[in-house]
Amino acid sequence: MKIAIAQINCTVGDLAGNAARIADYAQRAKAQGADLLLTPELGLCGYPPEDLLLRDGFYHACDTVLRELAQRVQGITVLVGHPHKVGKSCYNAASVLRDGAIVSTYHKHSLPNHSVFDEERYFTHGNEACVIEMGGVKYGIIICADVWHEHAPFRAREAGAQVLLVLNASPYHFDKQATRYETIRERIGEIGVPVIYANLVGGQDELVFDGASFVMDEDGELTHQFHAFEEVLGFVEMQGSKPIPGVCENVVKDEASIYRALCVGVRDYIQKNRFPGVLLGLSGGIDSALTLAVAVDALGADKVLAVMMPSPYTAQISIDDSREMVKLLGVRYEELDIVPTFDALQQTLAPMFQGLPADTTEENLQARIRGTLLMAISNKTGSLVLTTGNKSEMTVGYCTLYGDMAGGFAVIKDVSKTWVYRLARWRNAQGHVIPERIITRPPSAELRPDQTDQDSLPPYDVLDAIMACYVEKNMSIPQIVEQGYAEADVLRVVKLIRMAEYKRRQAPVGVRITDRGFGKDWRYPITVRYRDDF
Ligand SMILES: Nc1ncnc2c1ncn2[C@@H]1O[C@H](COP(=O)(O)OP(=O)(O)OC[C@H]2O[C@@H]([n+]3cccc(C(=O)O)c3)[C@H](O)[C@@H]2O)[C@@H](O)[C@H]1O
Ligand SMILES: Nc1ncnc2c1ncn2[C@@H]1O[C@H](COP(=O)(O)OP(=O)(O)OP(=O)(O)O)[C@@H](O)[C@H]1O
Ligand SMILES: NC(=O)CC[C@H](N)C(=O)O
Repeated sequence: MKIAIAQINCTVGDLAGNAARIADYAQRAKAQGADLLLTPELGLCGYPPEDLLLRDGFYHACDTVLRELAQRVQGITVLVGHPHKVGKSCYNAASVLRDGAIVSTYHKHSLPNHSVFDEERYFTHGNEACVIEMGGVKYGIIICADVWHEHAPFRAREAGAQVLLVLNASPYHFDKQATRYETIRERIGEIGVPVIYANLVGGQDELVFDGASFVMDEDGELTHQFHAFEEVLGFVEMQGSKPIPGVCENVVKDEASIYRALCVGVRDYIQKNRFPGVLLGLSGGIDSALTLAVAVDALGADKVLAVMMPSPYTAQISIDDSREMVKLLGVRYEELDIVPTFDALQQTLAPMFQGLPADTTEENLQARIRGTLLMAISNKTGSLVLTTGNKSEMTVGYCTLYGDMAGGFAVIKDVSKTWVYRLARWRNAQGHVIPERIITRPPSAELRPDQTDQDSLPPYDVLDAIMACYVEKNMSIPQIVEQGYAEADVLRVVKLIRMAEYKRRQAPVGVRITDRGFGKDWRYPITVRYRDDF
């Protein structure tokens, strides 16, 4: 018995395209002698389809495409994930396709409804096991969160399963694979059967699915590990109910995994939404430099335009370093002087602002001129503007609405400043693309003379640590102070977090790489009287 895993990149709503991809993998798996093909959770419609699942027409379309796909499946058994409506109940389902027919259908038991998941909003819980027999061995079929809880695996075991086949759409966040190993080992410890785990790969709005499908035997030992962040057709030879150890690739970790996630997130957002290319403002600072490197690695230099827009406060080294970086990467580059526009706007406003001191108003004007120019180029060329704000800035609101926040996709919005530096250094170690001075000079918004970020913010190592405690670990203020941070710093950061909610709500979507990003899994009210920072 040979089992194939289709670790495929599905596109939400592309029912015909996803079905064609599954049929192609089934054909290739059959040609290489596989008896069964395991595909990802909701692979037919892509994951997560969100409120498409509230539309009857969507279920009908999925049913039609599933039946057509079943007819194309001959000489191999294929497990396909799809939404399934029975009467008034909607299920997250997996069907067994064989010899032109749908021979059985499983309904997911455990519906995740935390962090980025909303499955209770759409689906009814299944309660039955689904076991198929092949080559004298009974295979239990379950779906993703099912294997994170006891119920469904126990039901499958009770129904005679000797091996679990798991269809997954498990999104990436930093170190997620270690958590998956731990969770699945715990399940195997309870039920004592091998687990064959097939995961989705690719980007879908803020989510990136890393693939990294794997197999563990009945003792929880890894027998197969497939690559992360790329499509894979993997094979697992079985001897009875035991997987025979096979391919064990290294899964990328640490900086490499975050960098790959950012690249896949950008690539799939741009390609799946059919943009011809991207552009961004290149300032000579670290954030736009890292964003540019990711964009080029994700899309190729020919798809990327960098625009330097000097103001009266732009240092010559910022221009020199930008010129050097675009040469290193071979991307198209323009310089647009914003001084005349800045002067013109200030002149227009002068009668109203007479006698008032210069403040953030003038700083924001510069950011907004740049945003306006980038959006104009986007409109004219059809390319999408990448914004360059990092998570530390998104945390405290250190960014300008309709200024540097103007754009379509926020590449590093879940990457703290500390990690921006780590990723920049890591990328340069793979091949020098970011001029060293961009990494070593103190960060500055260059919106007034001699400005540095530390004029208005606590040092980034302190800010990032407090942010991680409060945002990512949900810790209270006393708990954070206990970790050794000054109470004044903690109170200041928490207040800034609360006050920046309205900005985050207007920020573009961007890649989630932590287990709590500022997207689907951060839902705070903007209008709020509750305070924990006093
Ligand atoms: N609750 C709420 N709901 C809706 N809107 C709300 C609001 N509270 C304020 N506002 C409005 O928001 C506006 C203020 O926000 P905004 O105009 O963005 O400006 P603001 O936050 O006042 O200033 C931007 C800050 O970001 C810094 N910055 C800017 C650009 C780049 C960088 C960098 O280094 O990357 C840093 C800059 O130095 C300054 O400290 C006002 O119009 C105000 O009325
Ligand atoms: N002179 C400039 N030319 C082009 N774009 C700029 C310029 N200055 C700022 N920007 C754009 O606005 C964003 C915000 O930059 P700013 O310099 O204010 O702060 P930052 O967060 O330190 O970013 P960076 O590290 O990229 O400089 C930049 O990443 C860049 O996209
Ligand atoms: N799609 C799901 O059911 C995901 C569940 C699980 N918590 C995971 O991230 O892998």
